[in-house]
Amino acid sequence: MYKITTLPGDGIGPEVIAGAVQVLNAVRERTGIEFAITEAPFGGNAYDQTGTPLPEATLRQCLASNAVLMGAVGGPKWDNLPVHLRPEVGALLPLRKKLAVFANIRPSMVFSSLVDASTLKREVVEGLDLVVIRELTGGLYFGEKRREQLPQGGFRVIETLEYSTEEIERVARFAFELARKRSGRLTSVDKANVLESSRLWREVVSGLAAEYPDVELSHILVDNCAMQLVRYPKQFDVMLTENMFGDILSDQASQLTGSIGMLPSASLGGQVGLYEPIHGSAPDIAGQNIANPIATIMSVAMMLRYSLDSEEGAALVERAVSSVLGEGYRTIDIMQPGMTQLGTSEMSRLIAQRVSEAGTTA
Ligand SMILES: NC(=O)c1ccc[n+]([C@@H]2O[C@H](COP(=O)([O-])OP(=O)(O)OC[C@H]3O[C@@H](n4cnc5c(N)ncnc54)[C@H](O)[C@@H]3O)[C@@H](O)[C@H]2O)c1
Ligand SMILES: CC(C)[C@H](C(=O)O)[C@@H](O)C(=O)O
Ligand SMILES: [Mg+2]
Repeated sequence: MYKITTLPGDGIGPEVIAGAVQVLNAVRERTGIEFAITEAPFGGNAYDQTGTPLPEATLRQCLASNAVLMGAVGGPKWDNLPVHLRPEVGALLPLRKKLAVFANIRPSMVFSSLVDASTLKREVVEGLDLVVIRELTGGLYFGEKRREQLPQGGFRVIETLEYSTEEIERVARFAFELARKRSGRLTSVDKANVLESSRLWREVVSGLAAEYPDVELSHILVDNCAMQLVRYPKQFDVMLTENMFGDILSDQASQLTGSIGMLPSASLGGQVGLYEPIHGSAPDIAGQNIANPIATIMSVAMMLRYSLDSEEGAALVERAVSSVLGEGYRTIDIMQPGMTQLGTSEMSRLIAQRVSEAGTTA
C-alpha cells in the first residue's frame, strides 16, 4: 500500500489538488493500485493555523510517504512576514532540501490539439517535446545570505551561490541518463563566461561525457538559451541547468505549450518523490474555479510512473488529458474559438471520467 501525502497549500493550490485527487481515485478504481492519501497543512494556511508554514508533523508525514503531491504556496497575505516564515522560503525550500530531491524534471510538451493555443506560431511549437532538468537543492536559493545596515544609510546584501562537484555530478548523471533514453541530445545551460560556479558546472558536465559516448553534449550560455527557446525551441531535447536558471527557463518553456497551467514536475533523487505543477498559487485567479488543473494532473501521471511504479496508471492519465483536449474542452487560459470552456472542477471531473471509461468503449 503506497502512502501519498497531499499538500494543497494556498491560492489555487487546493482547487488543483482536489482535481488531481479525483483523477488519482479514478486510476485506483481502474488499475487496482493500492494507496492511501493523507492531506497535511503546508504554506501560508499552515502558518495561519499553527504559526509555522512547515509544521513538524507535516514534514514527518512527508518523510514517511512514498510520494508527496503539492499544489502551490504563497500569496500577498504572507509576503511581508519575516523571510523564514514566508511559505516559499520557510516551507517549500526546506521541504525540497529535507526530501533531498536534487533533480527536478520539468517536461514541456505541446499537445497536438493545443498547437494554436500558444502565443508562438504553430510551426515554432508543433511537435515540441523537451525536458528541463533543474538542480533543485543548491545554488543561490540555499547559499548563505545576509543583510547589513551601512553607516551612511541604506543596506548591503550578500547572497551566495555555491555548488560542489558532487552536487553537479549527481544531477548531471540524471540528465545524461534521461538523454540516453530519449534523443541522445543533452544541452547544459550555464553562464560560464562570467560565473565561477558555471565554470565548475561546465567542467564537471564535460568530464562525464566520456562515460556517455552515445549522448551528444552541448553547452549554451543562459542568455542565448532564453532567446533560442522562443526562436527555435525544437533544437532542444534534454536541458540541464542550475536551480535559478531552471526556475526561469521552465516558466518560459511552459508558455510554448499554451499555458503555465500545463506544466507538471517531478522532483527526484531522495527516498520520497515530490510532485508539483511548476506554477504558483496564482492569487489573481484563486477561488474562481478557473485555474487549469492539467499541470497538477500531469504531475499525478509522473507520480504514478516514478514513485508508484504504475506505467499503466501514468499512461491512463496522459491519454485521458489528451483525449479531453482533443474533444475540444479547455480551461480559460488555453481557450480557443469554437472550443468548450470548463472550470477547474469540471475539467478535472471530465479527465477522471475519461480515466474510468478507458478501454471500456470501442
Ligand atoms: N511552487 C510554488 O508553490 C510556487 C511557484 C511559483 C510561485 N509561487 C508563489 O505564488 C504566488 C504568485 O506568483 P506569480 O504570480 O509570480 O506566479 P504564478 O505561477 O502563481 O502565476 C503567474 C500567472 O500565471 C497564471 N497561472 C498560474 N497557474 C495557472 C493555472 N493553473 N491556470 C491558469 N493560469 C495560471 C496566474 O493567474 C498568473 O497570471 C507568489 O506568492 C509566489 O511566490 C509558488
Ligand atoms: C516558489 C518558489 C520558491 C519556486 C522556485 O523558485 O523554485 C517556484 O517558483 C517554482 O518554480 O517551483
Ligand atoms: Mg518558478
